[in-house]
Order: sequence, then structure tokens, then C-alpha cells
Amino acid sequence: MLPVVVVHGGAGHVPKERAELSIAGMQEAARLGYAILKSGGTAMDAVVETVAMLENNPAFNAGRGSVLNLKGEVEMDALVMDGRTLACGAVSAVRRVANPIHLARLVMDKTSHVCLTAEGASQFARAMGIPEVPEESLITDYARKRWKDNLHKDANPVECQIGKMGTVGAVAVDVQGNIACATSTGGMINKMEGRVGDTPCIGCGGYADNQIGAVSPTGHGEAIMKIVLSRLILFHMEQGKSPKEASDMALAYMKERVSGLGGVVVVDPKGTWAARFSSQQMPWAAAQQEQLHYGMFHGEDFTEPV
Ligand SMILES: NC(=O)C[C@H](N)C(=O)O
Repeated sequence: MLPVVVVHGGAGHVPKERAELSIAGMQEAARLGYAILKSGGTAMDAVVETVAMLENNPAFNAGRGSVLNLKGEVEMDALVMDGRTLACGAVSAVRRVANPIHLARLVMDKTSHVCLTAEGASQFARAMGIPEVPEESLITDYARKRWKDNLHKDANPVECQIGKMGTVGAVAVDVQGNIACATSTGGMINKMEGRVGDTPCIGCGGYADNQIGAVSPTGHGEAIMKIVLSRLILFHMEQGKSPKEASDMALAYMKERVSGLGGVVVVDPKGTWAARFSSQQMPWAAAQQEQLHYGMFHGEDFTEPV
């Protein structure tokens, strides 16, 4: 059953004209993660590089393609976690970097901290030699249009976002049995400047523990934070539930308790995986035993050779 990698491209509703791009992006990312794992790479390398590929893909709300804050600017959040040591790294409200996930990994590897935010994160990026990119290079026409559409006084940006979320994430188990997760996002449309979502918060926007499994979520960040979604799923798995059962229980709880919609990708140490969501759609893909699985609507699990 090992190795395995599972990726998601955000819970929500994918507009028809973007569906093919989203699925193609998922397949490409899962193939990259699987190739890294098959050549002996670590779960951490696999999740970070798949997420970086998705950050570079303008079809998703992460890196290039991020949604804009109220002022029309890009502020991004990202997190990585290593299930072997529970080492983790995150950045929040970071600006002008192409790959926040690389910066999150550097926070884990090169500092004694777990999360760096805003200007401090940018200073750290400069110190690590990560080039600053022009903000414009991260902004797509689509993101700008959605920002403008949601500036009207009767707009409902949360509703619009539940429409089309697009955060990206990955979980993986490598041939050594090590587990990792990574999540990256531009956040919620027209969020207040400085808003920090679930993504960089350990236990909310991701968690990985070799003894239990790993989760990368997507959805309404404020709801995810209220119920600490990722760790809640792993708690259910510690109590003997499968990744699928644990995900469904936690997503149902989030819907009932705080009216939050979302989705997750999950693995356990044996390589059992799940891609589950309470939103209308969530593009996802998984690669295991030379098979690529993928889907976007409830009940879908298409397969083809990797
Ligand atoms: N698209 C998302 O999944 C949004 C992300 N969870 C956030 O609230 O920042």
C-alpha cells in the first residue's frame, strides 16, 4: 500500500469552465508526488513539491491565483508538518513570495519557531534568499474580478467563496512509512487585511503524526478553526475509525455545530486514504500502487494507470 500521495484543490463549487483545468492540475500534482515517493523521496518532499506545483498553477487559490483581500492585495498562508518528529512550519499573511509552502518548510527547518507572520515572514524570506516577486505576478484576472464583484454592499464573500474555494493541499506516506502534510492558500475572498485563517494553524489547517496519519483540509477557515478539524479527524482515527469514517464524522460535526462546509484528504500509516467533502465539489487525486484515482463530485473515483 506504500507509498501513497493524495492532493486536493479546494472544497467548493468548481465552475464548469474551470473543471477540466482543476482535474488536470490535480492529476499532474499527484503524479509528481508519486514520482518523488517512488524514487525514494520523503513524504515531506512529496507534499511540498506537489503543493508548490499547485501554487504555480493559476487555477487554484494559492500562490499565483490567490484570492484578494479587501484592499485588493494578496496575503497567503501555508503550513507543513512532518509526522516523524512532529516538526512543523507555517507562514501567515505573507506577501510577494511565489511559493509560501517553501517558506513554511524553511521556518520548520531553519528556525526554532513554528509560525512567522506578515512582514517578519517576508524578512525571513529575504534572509533565506527567496526572491521577492511583484504582487501583480500573483494576481489573475479571475481573482481581480471576484474581488470587484464582492466589494458591493450586498455581496456575500463567504457565500461566494463556498462557491469556489481552491485552496491546495497534500498528504503522503513514503516507503519508510513516514507521513507528512502540506496546505497553502490565499484565504477567503475580500478578507480583512491581516486575517489569518485555519491554514497556518497546526491542528486546524493540517496535522501529521506517523502514529496516526495526516490530514490536509480546505473550507471555511473560521469554521475549521472552531472545531480544530485536522486534529479532530486524527482523534477519531485514534479511536479506531477509518480515514473515511473519521473524515465524515468530523465534517458532519462542522456542518451541524458551526454551519461550516469543507473537505479533506487523509492517510493513515498503512496507506489507507480518503478524499471527503461536505461542499458540492472538491477536486482531488490520489496515487498508489501504480494507479491514479481522481474525482470532483460526490461518489466519483475514476482510475487510470499512473
Ligand atoms: N479555500 C479555503 O480552503 C480557504 C481556507 N481554508 C481559509 O479559510 O483561509
